[in-house]
Amino acid sequence: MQEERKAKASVPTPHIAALPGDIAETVLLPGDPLRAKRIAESFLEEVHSFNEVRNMFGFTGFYRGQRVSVMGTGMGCPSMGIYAHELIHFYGAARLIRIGTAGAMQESIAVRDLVLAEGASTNSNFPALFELPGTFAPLADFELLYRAARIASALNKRVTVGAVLTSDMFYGPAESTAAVEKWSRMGVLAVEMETAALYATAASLGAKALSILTVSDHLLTGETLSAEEREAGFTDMAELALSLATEEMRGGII
Ligand SMILES: O=P(O)(O)O[C@H]1O[C@H](CO)[C@@H](O)[C@H]1O
Ligand SMILES: O=c1cc[nH]c(=O)[nH]1
Repeated sequence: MQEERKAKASVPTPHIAALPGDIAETVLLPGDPLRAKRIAESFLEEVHSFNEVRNMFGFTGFYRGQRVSVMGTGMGCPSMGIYAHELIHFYGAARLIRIGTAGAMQESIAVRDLVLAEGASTNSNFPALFELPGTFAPLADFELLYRAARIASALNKRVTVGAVLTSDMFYGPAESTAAVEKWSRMGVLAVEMETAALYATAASLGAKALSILTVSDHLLTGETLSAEEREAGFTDMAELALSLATEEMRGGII
């Protein structure tokens, strides 16, 4: 019954007020809706707002002549799961690019660096809820990942590609020194809270996804970014994501 109700739902959805055609095929997804607003104001032309439900702001505009949307997702897997599902299933989003912050877990990574999440280990039960007969490995779309790495290096940004941890806990045992050391020893680069849900949802609905993360703090050294430094990091990340979005849509070859 619940399944049927959801299958019959149409736009606007319970969480997004946009009408059909309001949202571009490529959507940038910061966790913070105010970051979505700042990116729309700073980088996009001919911007229109398509969502204010729950203050989860969403905007569509043009970047270098290509139509792009940007919308907040909130924090954590359930919130990401709702927005990613509705954007893909009801609004036809084909490429979802998360732009978020993360805490570094390797000495080789510094605050302000960019991390491209090739895959996301997780302590969340979210991927298990797809009821697969095994353990799903949440992975980035290879083409988005490869292109993002090439663009980052062409833009001279410090970037590392690899595994991240998607954690359901920001405070508590899952983020303790002991837990961080264990993930670090397995080569995990950084921790955040949404990528596994994004990759699993995109895979389940046939869309492409990538997480681009700015390191906002370092879990081994205790270093954190000031508000101004965070802002600069977001600018780097937004430029990379927008360049990736427009190159993808022009259909360049790998
Ligand atoms: O900066 P965002 O995209 O919100 O990402 C990170 O920051 C939040 C925690 O402060 C979590 O959402 C985590 O994933
Ligand atoms: O989820 C997050 C984001 C930034 N830093 C952390 O430690 N965790």
